[in-house]
Amino acid sequence: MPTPGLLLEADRLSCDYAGRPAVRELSLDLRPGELGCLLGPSGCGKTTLLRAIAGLHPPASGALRLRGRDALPLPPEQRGLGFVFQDLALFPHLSVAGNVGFGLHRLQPAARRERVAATLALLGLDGLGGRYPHELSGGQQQRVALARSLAPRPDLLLLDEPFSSLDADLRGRLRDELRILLKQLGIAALLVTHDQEEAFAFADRVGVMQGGRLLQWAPGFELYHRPATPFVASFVGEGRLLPARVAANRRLRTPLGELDLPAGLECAEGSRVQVLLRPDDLVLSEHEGIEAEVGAVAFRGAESLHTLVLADGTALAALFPSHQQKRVGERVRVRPDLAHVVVFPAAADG
Ligand SMILES: Nc1ncnc2c1ncn2[C@@H]1O[C@H](COP(=O)(O)OP(=O)(O)OP(=O)(O)O)[C@@H](O)[C@H]1O
Repeated sequence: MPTPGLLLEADRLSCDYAGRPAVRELSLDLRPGELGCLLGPSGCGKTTLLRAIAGLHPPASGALRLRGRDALPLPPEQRGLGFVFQDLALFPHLSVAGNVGFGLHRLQPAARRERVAATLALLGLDGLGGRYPHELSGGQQQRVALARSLAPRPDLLLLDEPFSSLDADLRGRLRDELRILLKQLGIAALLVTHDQEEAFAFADRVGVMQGGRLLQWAPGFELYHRPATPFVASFVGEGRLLPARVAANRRLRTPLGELDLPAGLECAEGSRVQVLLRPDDLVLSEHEGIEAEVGAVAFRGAESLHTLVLADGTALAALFPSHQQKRVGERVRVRPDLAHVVVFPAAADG
């Protein structure tokens, strides 16, 4: 059943290639104007899902609704979506204005010219309408591809790694500009990326996929601080899963000392669990805490990432301000300082 107010709803959508599953019973939704991002290792099914939403890959089962209506019977051009794929696919024989105006055949010539000019201006391409794609830089070509997809003013834009060919600086700038532009125009988007920083900077909600499944669909903050599974915990941000045992009075015994079991979580006394420890969950502490030896240091500018080895051989990652950077071999004392403790059942093999 459609949920009122949603722009996009995938409901237990599955896709395969000749019987080999690529997307498995995946459900997600986007509200009008909302920016979403799909993150996951190579081959987890991100592109296949995007293609299924675009109408380029028929799902094997499940439902897909756009603006509350069944979208599966509709061909791509009737789904009212814009898309930008990695390879851009600009028409080389058309000028920039020709490329941007390509999807606007329903408009009268004057309205079309006006829309092309307005869209070029939105993307900072004024004055370039007469050039051809090969006369543009990579960043400008990327802007033309975005302009072409935005010119018909779709309410949903699908983006498959659109910035991957650009250098880091340009990529960041274009991503931030696009976010502002989409928010101004009230256009929703679903972006596929490998890059967590890009996902967090761009999206209101991020989905983490593994093996065709969507493990969590939530704001970046929640993915980082309340990961739903050990895979999400280790895939998003850096972190280690520490072995721990549930002791009396809802205490957790870990290699770093005792912590409180989070409220609301029921674990039998004596059971074995894993506790998520992020590099920013450890603080230096001169007089208390546990002793560790610095195994490695990676300078990162404002902070330095330290690998710390405890007496029992447990290796941890810890982020300290770089003016407090330690030397390899130095002994330090650290204590955990966790805003909320994330606990998973112990791994089956451990
Ligand atoms: N045209 C195809 N024919 C057969 N199998 C395919 C085809 N395209 C993708 N696959 C398989 O489907 C699965 C999902 O692929 P998909 O491209 O959707 O993943 P992805 O998460 O987008 O990967 P990447 O991040 O590397 O682009 C993979 O196992 C892939 O090998």
